Amino acid sequence: MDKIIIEGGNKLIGEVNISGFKNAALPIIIGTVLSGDKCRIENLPMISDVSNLTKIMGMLGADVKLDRNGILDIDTNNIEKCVLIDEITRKMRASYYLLGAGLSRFKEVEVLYPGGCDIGVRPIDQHIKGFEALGAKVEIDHGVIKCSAEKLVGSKIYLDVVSVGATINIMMAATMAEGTTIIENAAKEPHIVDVANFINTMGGDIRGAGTDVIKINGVEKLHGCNYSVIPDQIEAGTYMIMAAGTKGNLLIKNVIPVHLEPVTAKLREVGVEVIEYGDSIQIDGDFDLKNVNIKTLPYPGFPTDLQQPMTALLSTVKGTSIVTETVSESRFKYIDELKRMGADISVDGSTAIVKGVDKLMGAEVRATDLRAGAALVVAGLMAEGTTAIGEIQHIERGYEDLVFKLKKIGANVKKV
Ligand SMILES: CC(=O)N[C@H]1[C@@H](OP(=O)(O)OP(=O)(O)OC[C@H]2O[C@@H](n3ccc(=O)[nH]c3=O)[C@H](O)[C@@H]2O)O[C@H](CO)[C@@H](O)[C@@H]1O
Ligand SMILES: C=C(OP(=O)(O)O)C(=O)O
Repeated sequence: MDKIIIEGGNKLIGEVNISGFKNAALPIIIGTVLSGDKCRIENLPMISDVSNLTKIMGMLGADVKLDRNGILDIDTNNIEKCVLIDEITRKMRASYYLLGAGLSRFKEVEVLYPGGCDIGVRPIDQHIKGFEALGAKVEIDHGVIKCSAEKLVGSKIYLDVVSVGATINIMMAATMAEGTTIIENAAKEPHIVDVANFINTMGGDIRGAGTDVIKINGVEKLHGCNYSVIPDQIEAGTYMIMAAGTKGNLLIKNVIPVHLEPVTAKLREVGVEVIEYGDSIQIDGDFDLKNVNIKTLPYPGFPTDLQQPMTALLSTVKGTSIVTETVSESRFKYIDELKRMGADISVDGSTAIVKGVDKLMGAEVRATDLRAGAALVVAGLMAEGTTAIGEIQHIERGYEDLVFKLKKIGANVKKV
């Protein structure tokens, strides 16, 4: 089994380039189904979720060519139906977007219940509520989700919880429905806007993405397009935290600073210097850091996907920090791994009480999920001695060339 080995203690210094955003790239790749035409998608991250999804698109019948620079040429004209009962769809969460896209184009879709990070129950009741409101029939049978409709008709849908996945899936399903669909209490994450912009570039008519009310006017047909995915604010935030944790000085390039504001604000509160430029951010972490409290919230709140790396950083900050997780049901499993490295953290329900220790010590640990892996990398970079992180397939779902990028900025790290 592959491992990442880190000799801690080196400051991260230099420049790092941020890749395209996994959580925008995946629905956009699936969204090409809507066009039934040729699309070129650029700035895709070279991560296992993208390579697996390209395989899935090929299995459905699309012509796909993904080059090493993150450019995908895809023609979905040859897809005849959106039915795929194969374990490969369980390697990621985002395969559930086949439901919205398949329903919209073929009025019929069958896929397995999705996989993704083990961070709680992760229900899809809001996706189903949306599909049903548009006129679809939805059945779940032995882990297979089947949706079908005679026709889809626009409707008003109020989401009971703010859900990124349900917002995007309903947007996709409504794109070619008859009439207008309104999603209320929609998620506002930057990738919602990116997916809406992509669908509009294909001829869709979606308004209000980025606010909590999204209006989708159904169109008859979409066409192919060229589109470039936004940068990954979670990857960028992870490097910001790593630079802070190693007291480094890092220029993080190819980012949209406004997407990072919740992270920038929190790091400034911790005592890190953050300078925002047009499309890059400079981090100087060579200061005494202060304890802070964190509460995860839907965008523009502090992102749940950075709760784990941020908690790793706080584990060596003097004083007590309180971390409250309100988005994911169960996202503290990695804390037992941090404790193996000497962290003093106790968990009470959705709250972690982090008492800063003087230093972490390298240890043998395992990534329990994607961002748990990122948290352990942060911890390993800060720790004294050697950290060996196992189960790195989780990390490879979401971080392009992590070891290569880290080496270039001074980390003593290798994959074995
Ligand atoms: C591929 C992708 O984009 N993954 C992201 C997406 O996951 P995902 O789309 O699964 O997350 P959601 O935004 O849907 O989930 C937010 C909360 O709503 C709940 N919920 C969700 C749907 C539903 O039908 N019913 C329900 O109760 C979930 O259990 C969770 O507590 O957003 C999460 C929250 O920002 C991120 O952590 C993930 O990185
Ligand atoms: C939870 C995450 O991913 P996914 O939803 O793809 O499992 C994540 O990116 O942190």
